[in-house]
Amino acid sequence: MGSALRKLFFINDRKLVVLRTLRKMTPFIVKAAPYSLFSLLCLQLAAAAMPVVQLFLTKTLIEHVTFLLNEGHGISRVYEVLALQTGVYLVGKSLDYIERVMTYRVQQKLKYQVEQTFIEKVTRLPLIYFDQSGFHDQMQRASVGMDLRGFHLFSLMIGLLKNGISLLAMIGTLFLFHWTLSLALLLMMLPKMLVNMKTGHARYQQMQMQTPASRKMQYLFHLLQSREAAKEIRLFRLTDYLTKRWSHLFWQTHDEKYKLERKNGFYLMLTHYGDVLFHAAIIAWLVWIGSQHQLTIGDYVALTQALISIQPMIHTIGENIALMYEEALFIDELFTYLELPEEHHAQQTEAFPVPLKKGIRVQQLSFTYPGQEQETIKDISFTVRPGETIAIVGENGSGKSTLIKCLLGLYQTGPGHIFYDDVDIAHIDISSLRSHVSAVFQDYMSYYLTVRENIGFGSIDRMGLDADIEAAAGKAGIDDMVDRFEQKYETELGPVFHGGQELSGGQWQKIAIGRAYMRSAPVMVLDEPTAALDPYAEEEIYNRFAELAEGSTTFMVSHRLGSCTMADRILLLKDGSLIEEGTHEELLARNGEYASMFRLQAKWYRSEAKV
Ligand SMILES: Nc1ncnc2c1ncn2[C@@H]1O[C@H](COP(=O)(O)OP(=O)(O)OP(=O)(O)O)[C@@H](O)[C@H]1O
Repeated sequence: MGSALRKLFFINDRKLVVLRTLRKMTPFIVKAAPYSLFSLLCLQLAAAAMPVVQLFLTKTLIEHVTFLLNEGHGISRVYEVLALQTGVYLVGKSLDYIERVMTYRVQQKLKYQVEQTFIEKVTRLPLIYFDQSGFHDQMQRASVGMDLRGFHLFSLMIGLLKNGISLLAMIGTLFLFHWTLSLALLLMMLPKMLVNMKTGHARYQQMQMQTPASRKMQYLFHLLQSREAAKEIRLFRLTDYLTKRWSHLFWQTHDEKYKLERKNGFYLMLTHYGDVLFHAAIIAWLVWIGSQHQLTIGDYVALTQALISIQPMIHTIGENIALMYEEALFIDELFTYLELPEEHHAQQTEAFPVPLKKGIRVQQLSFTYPGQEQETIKDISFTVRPGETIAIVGENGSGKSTLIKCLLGLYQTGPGHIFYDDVDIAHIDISSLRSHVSAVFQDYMSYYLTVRENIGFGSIDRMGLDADIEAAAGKAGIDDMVDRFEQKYETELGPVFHGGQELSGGQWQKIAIGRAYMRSAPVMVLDEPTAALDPYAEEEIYNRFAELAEGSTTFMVSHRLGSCTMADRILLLKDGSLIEEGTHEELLARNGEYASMFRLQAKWYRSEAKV
């Protein structure tokens, strides 16, 4: 629509939201259920003709009955019309049934289509998004718009079409009787529509404002039921405190909603008053012209029936237009989310260089988390030869895990560069990069699925290969444990689902190590890989470290500085800067920060030895 036309009709971008979302939603709906949707449309159009046909048959029936009562014959015509009316009624009910069943199926298909797109999208978004509250708010709003709103928008539109056709036919009939009647009925629609549109917009604005509070409320609700928090909640007796916080947010948001609905309800009630008064006025007018002998009894009954059936039609049309607007505002949030820029960039076209010949070069790398003023990684430079094992150490919060995520390409860095051989990580194709790195994260995942899946996720293509799964389990030292399970690698893990086998923290960590070893990646990252392991398991992992790290360039983050002795080189971070770099012996000889941290830890082992 041209801007002059828009100005003329006072249409701003916000008001075009219905058209915009309909345009974007159409491919989803067409893809989900093209034939069913077309059939639904035809059914609705057929149903639209029903009220006018019924009106005509009622009028005919009354006239035949009047004739029969006055003249004493013509009963067969009455029965014919009655039979026809019953037939039309039965057809109408059958169409209702078919429409309900088809609607249900189309809804399911569309829900699947939208949810599938939603989850596919989330996996293509950069990891950094998940560190921003604004993204979680957007995701929450998108999920509000996700449910069945897309379908509702379309069914509202079809409903509008259906009711619009019926209404036009009715108004045409009334127009034949008196034009003022049809004009008045059209005007009746306006207040309800405006009130409903205002309500829809107010609800949407409220949802936007309340998103952070609603998310916090949901978080607390989930926390109170979660298995992970159950121990501490009981031990520290947090139930009352957390329940109070949840309850405060619940009533804060629900009181606001209540106020809004009370106000909306009041204005809607005023429009209903208007309807009732208008209806009474028209009946009074019909009675008056009836008293002037300008109406037959058939006309009178048909007109009052038309009025009775037009009222809900007008009500529904006004409501549908307003609801379409409300639904569109919510769906718009879903599309804002679906249009978020993804991880893949046009310049990321190069393949990961395998095998690494020159190694990894980190050049003046810096990284700042969104919304933070201070850099977390500050101007770091170092090089790693292919096959080297590098230990990254430093105090809590010094930036070790952040650096690891930059090296894995999970965060886009800047300024500075990371080169794999001579290829800038920023130019490496994401899937090529992902398939050549492997990691055990500090906060590794415990999947409540089978052992096979837990390990096989490390290389999904080889999940079905028993030999590979068993080899990875062997490297992680869990093969004996799995052999003791009745269902071996098909054992479900985690007690949350029926028959699930719970593991200890260390056993879960070994499973995560097994997952990392499923792929023979040229770059391997172990972020606190043995934090939960007992001394025997830790010893076993480190004893076999050379074998496990063979062929890979390995980065290992550990607070147990004893384990750094097996690294080729050590990087010491402090407040995001690289302050020391060298072999264990070199750093001890330098007598700097690393040496003092190492001696501090060694002291505890010496005093134990004295006992
Ligand atoms: N998502 C985030 N958004 C903002 N700041 C973050 C985020 N994640 C980490 N930080 C901050 O970055 C700094 C470095 O965190 P990082 O996790 O890299 O430290 P670390 O050296 O691995 O610590 P630890 O030894 O405790 O595991 C910390 O000050 C932390 O608060």
